[in-house]
Amino acid sequence: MYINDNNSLGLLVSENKDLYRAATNANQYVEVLVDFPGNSGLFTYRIPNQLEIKPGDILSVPFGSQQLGAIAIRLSSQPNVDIAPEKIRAVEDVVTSGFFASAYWELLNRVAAYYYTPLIQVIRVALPPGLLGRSQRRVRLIKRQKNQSSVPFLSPPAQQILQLLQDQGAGDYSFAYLQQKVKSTYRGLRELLRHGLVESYLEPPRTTKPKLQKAVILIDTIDRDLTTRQREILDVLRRSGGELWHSELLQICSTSSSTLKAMEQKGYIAIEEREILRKEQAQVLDLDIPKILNLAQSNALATIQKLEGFAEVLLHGVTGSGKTEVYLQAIAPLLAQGKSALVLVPEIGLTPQLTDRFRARFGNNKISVYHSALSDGERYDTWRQMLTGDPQIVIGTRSAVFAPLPNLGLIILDEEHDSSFKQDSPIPTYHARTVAQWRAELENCPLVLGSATPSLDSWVSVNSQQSIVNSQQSTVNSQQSTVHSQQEYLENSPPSPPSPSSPPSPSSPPSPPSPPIPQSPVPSPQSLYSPLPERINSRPLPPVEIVDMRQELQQGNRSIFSRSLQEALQQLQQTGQQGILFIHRRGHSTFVSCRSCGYVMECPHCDVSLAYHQTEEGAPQLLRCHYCNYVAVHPKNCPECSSPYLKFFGSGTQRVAQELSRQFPELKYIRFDSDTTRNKGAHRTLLTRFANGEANLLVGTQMLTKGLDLPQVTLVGVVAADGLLNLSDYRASERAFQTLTQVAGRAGRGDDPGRVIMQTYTPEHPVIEAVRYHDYESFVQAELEQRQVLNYPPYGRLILLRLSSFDPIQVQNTTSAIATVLSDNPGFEILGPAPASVMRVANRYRWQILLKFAPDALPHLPDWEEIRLLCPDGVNLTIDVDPLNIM
Ligand SMILES: Nc1ncnc2c1ncn2[C@@H]1O[C@H](COP(=O)(O)OP(=O)(O)OP(=O)(O)O)[C@@H](O)[C@H]1O
Ligand SMILES: [Zn+2]
Ligand SMILES: [Zn+2]
Repeated sequence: MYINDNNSLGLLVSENKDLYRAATNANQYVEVLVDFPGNSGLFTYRIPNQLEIKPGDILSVPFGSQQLGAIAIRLSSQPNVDIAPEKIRAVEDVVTSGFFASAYWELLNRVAAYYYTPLIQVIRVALPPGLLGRSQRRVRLIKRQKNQSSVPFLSPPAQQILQLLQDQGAGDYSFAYLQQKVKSTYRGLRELLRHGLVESYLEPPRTTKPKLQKAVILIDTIDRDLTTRQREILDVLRRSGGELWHSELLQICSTSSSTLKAMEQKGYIAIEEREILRKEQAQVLDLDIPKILNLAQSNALATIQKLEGFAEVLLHGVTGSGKTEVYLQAIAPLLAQGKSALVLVPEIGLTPQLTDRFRARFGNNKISVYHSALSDGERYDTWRQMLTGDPQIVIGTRSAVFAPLPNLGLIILDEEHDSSFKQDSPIPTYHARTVAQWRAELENCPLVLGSATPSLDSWVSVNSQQSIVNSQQSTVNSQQSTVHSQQEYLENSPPSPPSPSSPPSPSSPPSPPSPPIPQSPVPSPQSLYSPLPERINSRPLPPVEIVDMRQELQQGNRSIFSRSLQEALQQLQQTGQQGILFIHRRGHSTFVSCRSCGYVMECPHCDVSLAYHQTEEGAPQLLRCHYCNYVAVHPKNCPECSSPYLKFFGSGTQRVAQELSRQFPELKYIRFDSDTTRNKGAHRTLLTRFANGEANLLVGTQMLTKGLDLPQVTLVGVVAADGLLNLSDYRASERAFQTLTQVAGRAGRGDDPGRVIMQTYTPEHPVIEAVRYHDYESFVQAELEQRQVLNYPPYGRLILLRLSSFDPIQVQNTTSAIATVLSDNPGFEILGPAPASVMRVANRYRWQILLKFAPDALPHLPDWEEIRLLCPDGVNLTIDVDPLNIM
């Protein structure tokens, strides 16, 4: 995708003809995706003689009574529809040519095929919101040509258009307007385009208008008729590199707009509206210089830098081992080579700290942050900043895997084990790691997966290529792993997904393309293992003390804090040190029930209990549904028996916070959870306050576990590890191990040693044991054995069909019907149909079917379009490929 629009208003696309197979004359038809809500199918259009169309072009096509944006998918010599060729409508025009670079286009196609998602839905994830949908085609004068002396001979329509544009101040009209005013607009426009007098572009979505500012550009320095004053101004402009903001120049030269205007009229300067890109504003940080790497870090860096082209490196570094420093140093030389890097992180919560580190190293203007919490305008501008092709670093959450960076030199997935890289809904239900693997392959660049607790998938993926590497002795050996040649890889790599078939016509109802059988998600590239087995400065990992809460109770301690944790908290207060208190999940199990009759307050729309919420003492007591966000005021009396003993149970963040206030009134704490970090910038503010020592304790949920680097934290407390252990899902242990290890890893990262106190009712649980001894490998080995026996990922593959409907009977019947049809297909195991663990959410009843099969022996999967046909209107079917969240 190469867009050179540094100083233009919209998306102006330079043609890059080599990217696509040139259209041959035999191809008289094109199948297109139309950006129109609810239309995900392909439509066939005729290609008028004068147009040359290539896949990936953005077109404008007639659709009903409208003109819509569309994307050319593929060309054909035969109309793929059952209607008379003369009835097939013609493409109106090519709006932008070569919009998608071929590797990028292929990536989108692969995602669509693998996740059984219509291509247009994938395109919607990749493009900033509403780019196509609300875009409008416009035409404008090319400014520099304004004063051109030799105007070529033009036909009357071309002259008329030119005249209209020249008469209008900005020289810019919508195509629709020109069409109303001038006959044979197409012909005239094409002529003007050919002579380079005008350009055609897509107007940005209305909500995301570029922000403009006037700039002054030096055109001519040869003094013809300048006054002394004007001469001075010209000199200032020249010394500033020939360009300054209008306001700056006025200020520097203490001059007036009219002076500049006069100079513009004499042809010495041009005054233009320039776009200023809206980017997340960041404070200026002190520049940070590269640290001297320790041996393991140097080895890791060498491993990455030795790579040429596509390869995968698993950077397995214990918490606090300095992975980020390796990323920074791996990226630095790339920027110098004019390449860009993509850094994917799980959640916004940890981005401020990470982006600060990158900004401090590389400077603000090299870094863009891209995530869904940006405003549409910021998202749009950041996206365009990427398209400039300037070497840069994009840091973002999962959807940033589609960041349209040309010339990508490296992709990094930090905390690669984190399940927020997977999208559960809406479709495509992609995993950013899988997409990153494809992207690295297609762009031929390395992919670094970093984690202290690698996902079993990544672990198995590197180890399947080399004998299990023993992290104790492999610091140096790791680079000698099996190296597969690029050629060998290419021969083994899955064929690229063919373009979609089953084309509907503009008149017939479209059906989404039926993709081929998916290939195994993980290609087998050159996979390398690079361990960082020690913390920086050989600091020890913190000792983990396990407290058996059953014994606490037996010995008369009814507090949610064990005596050990109470002492430690007391100590914090005395020594002024800092700690983190981890609670599993916001408001988890803080249900409200009647102590007289046992009645439980439930959400009227979902089959879950309501959670108790009170933001501060004295604030209204609310009950909230965590599924649909239903809110009710806490009733005084039980709705069932009118008893006044309607109280909440459990240990959510609030409960813990209130208990802290009660037991340790002096202890200052900051709550860090999704209730307190809802506002933009809240993460940063709270963390800064904590880092500045405004509180002793940071109390929060999952958000705390990810990549926080606070050297002054010496204590980590886990209030109840059990909530994590007892989830009914095959990945529960893996997730629990990862979360607990990560949270423990926040302690003792600075000069003072750390300690971890983990409270649980099941101290004998193997996960607790593994966390206690920081023993990743034994845990993984035991866990993998179980997965293998049961044929769960990473050994088997899963596809989850999620069905939902307002009608409980209909969805259940549909699910059974689908299961029956599926059972005719040999080669996979069917689990279910079963109701989802929370059966009703926002009044929709949810059922599911899980398909399990061996990845090496791909079964003949059903034709999903036929399966979809089994769903009556009110039943929604989502196909979740490689689901992580099965409950
Ligand atoms: N070579 C080095 N010399 C000195 N300090 C270093 C070096 N490398 C990293 N550090 C510092 O060590 C600390 C921990 O590093 P970092 O946060 O990168 O670890 P990490 O492996 O990403 O940890 P986690 O996985 O727990 O988030 C940081 O404060 C970092 O600045
Ligand atoms: Zn009651
Ligand atoms: Zn609800």
